[in-house]
Formats: sequence, C-alpha cells, structure tokens
Amino acid sequence: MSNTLLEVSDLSMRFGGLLAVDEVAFSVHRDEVFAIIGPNGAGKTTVFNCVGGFYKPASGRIAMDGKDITGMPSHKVALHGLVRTFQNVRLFKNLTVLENLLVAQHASMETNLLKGLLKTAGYRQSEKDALKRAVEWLDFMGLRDYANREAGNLAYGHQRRLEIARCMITQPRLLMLDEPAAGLNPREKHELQQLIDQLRKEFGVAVLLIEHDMSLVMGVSDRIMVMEQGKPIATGLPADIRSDPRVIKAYLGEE
Ligand SMILES: Nc1ncnc2c1ncn2[C@@H]1O[C@H](COP(=O)(O)OP(=O)(O)OP(=O)(O)O)[C@@H](O)[C@H]1O
Repeated sequence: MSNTLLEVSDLSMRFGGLLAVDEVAFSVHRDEVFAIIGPNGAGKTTVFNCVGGFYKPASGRIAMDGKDITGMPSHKVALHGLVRTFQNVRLFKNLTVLENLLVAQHASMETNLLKGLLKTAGYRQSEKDALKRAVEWLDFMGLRDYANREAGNLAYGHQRRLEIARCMITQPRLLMLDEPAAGLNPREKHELQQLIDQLRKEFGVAVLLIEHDMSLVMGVSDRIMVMEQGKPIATGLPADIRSDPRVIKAYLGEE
C-alpha cells in the first residue's frame, strides 16, 4: 500500500480572469498533518474547495488513495473518506449538540425509508449504534454536559470541537480543517493542538490544515506548503519553512 493518501497534481482554478490557483501540486501521507499557509488571497481556501468537492477545478487531478475524485461533489468526496470543517463554523444551530452528531451519521446509517417505517431490527440496531458513537464522541470532546443544549448556544470554542466531532464520527481518513484556531483564545488553541495530535494518533486520521496561527502550524504540522499568489513557493518540514528566506519575505516577515 502506498504511503500517499491524497495526491493533488497540476491543480488550477480560475475566477473570471483571475488565476486563483496556478498548477498546485502536493500530496498528503497517511497519518500526516499537512498545513497550507500563505498570505490572504494566496489561494488556500480555493485549493480546499477544489479538494473537498465544492469547486470544479479548471484543470488538474485530485486522487484519494489512488482513486480519481476530481470534480466530484462534496457528498461523494465524503464517501471516499474526506471531510472538512469551515472557516465559519457550520452546525445545525437549532438542533441539540447530540442531534448534530446523530444527523452527521445519516449518510452511513441504514436509512432505507421502508426499513425506517417498519422499524426493522437492523434499523433499530443502527440507531442504537449511532447513539452510542455520538455519546462516545461527546465524551472524547468533553461535551457530554452540553448534549441537550442547542448547538448555537454553545461557546465558540465548543462549537468548533463539535464541528470536528461531527466530521470524525463519519470515520474519515482525511480531515480538512479550515482555520480551526480562528476566534479561539490561547488556552483553546493549545487544546486544539493536543486534539489534532490525539486524533492522528488514536484514529490514524491524516489532517490537511489551513491556518494563520503560526504557533499552531509549527507545533502540529509534519510538513507545510507555503502559497503565494496561487502558487506553492515552498514545501517542507516546519524548521525548514521557518528559515526559508522566500517564505520569510512572502509571509512570516509580515507577522
Ligand atoms: N468565489 C470567488 N469568486 C471570485 N474570486 C474569488 C472567489 N474565491 C476566491 N476568490 C479570489 O481568489 C483568490 C484566492 O482566494 P482564497 O480565498 O483562495 O485565498 P486564501 O489564501 O484562502 O485567503 P484567506 O487567507 O484570506 O482565506 C483571491 O484573489 C480571491 O479574491
């Protein structure tokens, strides 16, 4: 089995006359935390949206575990084990915390309408299993006490953890996190770093991360790709990226 989980080659994306992503190539290994950094407008989110099935790229190829997923819509991409969070948390804010985790499992549950109406043994069992998994994830994320609260009423840091739980409960092989530290306080950022480490170690999930918080990026990533104006300008280990003069000029120098 190859060590490459996600392989992106020659990826380009245009918005009218603007080439937002210009022949980007990178790969994410199994169990790896791979971060994409770069100044505002560099094209990071556009890469994410292409990989996650939210945009159809103008050209290029995206393969998950050797299977071509280029241009597939996000719900199909998810079936290949690739799920994401959003820059602005997206939850069902009027549902409870627990309900959010139950809804997330619907695509993989036995949801055949007739079986549901007849409440077959198989259907009841999959409902039970879904509830058990949801409670396990609430425990894991430290959200058990909030199970019956409306998701929209949780503190922001808790909403972010719930969003990550909602992804993880579908048992992805690649978790894409879009600026997960945005809006978090220093303690929550530290907890987020521990959480990412733990998810990788305990569940073997690979993580593709976009993040502006350099301390989180440097602390949690195995490799980092730096983008500027739609192009990757460097890819490497955190220590190499930190000392790369092109990177300092393009990005870190701004800090
Ligand atoms: N839907 C869109 N329509 C038109 N232009 C867009 C669209 N999305 C992004 N762009 C443009 O594409 C370029 C890359 O944007 P993108 O959001 O991918 O950058 P980014 O690196 O994620 O920035 P940030 O760090 O601010 O989130 C920018 O010039 C942006 O204005």
